[in-house]
Amino acid sequence: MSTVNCRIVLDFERPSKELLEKFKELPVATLDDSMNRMSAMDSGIHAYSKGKLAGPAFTIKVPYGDNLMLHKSVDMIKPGDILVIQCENSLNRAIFGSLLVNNLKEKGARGIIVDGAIRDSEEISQIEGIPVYARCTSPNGPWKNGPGEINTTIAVGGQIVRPGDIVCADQDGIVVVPQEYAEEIAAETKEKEEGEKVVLAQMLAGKFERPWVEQAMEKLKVDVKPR
Ligand SMILES: O=C([O-])CC(=O)C(=O)O
Ligand SMILES: [Mg+2]
Repeated sequence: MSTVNCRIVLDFERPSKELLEKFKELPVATLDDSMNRMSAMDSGIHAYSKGKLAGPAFTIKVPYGDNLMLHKSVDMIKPGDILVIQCENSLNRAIFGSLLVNNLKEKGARGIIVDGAIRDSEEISQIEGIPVYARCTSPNGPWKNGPGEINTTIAVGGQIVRPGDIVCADQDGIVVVPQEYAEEIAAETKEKEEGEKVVLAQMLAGKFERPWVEQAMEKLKVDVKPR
């Protein structure tokens, strides 16, 4: 049998602290603008606890309702990592609960994103400093049989995630920033944010204009009637 879906990569290159720092305050919506508005994970994956996320992806792939590889990851992660888990959209069996969240927090994990269910959600929502994003809850607990993968390329919520890609999440949702474009995307997003501040100031001063709207009307040949 091949080792496909049954393999572990022990370590990977993480973005520098300086680079990660640039993402801490950037809104996820503007980051997505800098990636041509196509890098958001499926909106069905939503926050179960408060807090913004920006950190390197530690990737895990598990079968439906199984968390053996997640347990294996506990002693492999580095402080600041965000665990991103592909689990075959396990909606009727939780992949983890509050015990694992506490354990991962103690090891330095900065957040967890899973394409399926969690349990102990009320407790999880009270654990500070480790935001959890999931699709839903289920009281059914996970099996621990494997197989799975650690630190390989995965697909979560319609996005490709590779170990070390920068995952950013806030109240709007989650985006994945490919590590090799991260500097460029952070700079572009900061510039867009400055631009939005100028637009807002113009709006509040009643000086904002939208010439492009009339241009679009003309192009569409919109039938405009006086009454
Ligand atoms: O018991 C389990 O396997 C999962 C769970 O609820 C926890 O991590 O708290
Ligand atoms: Mg539990």
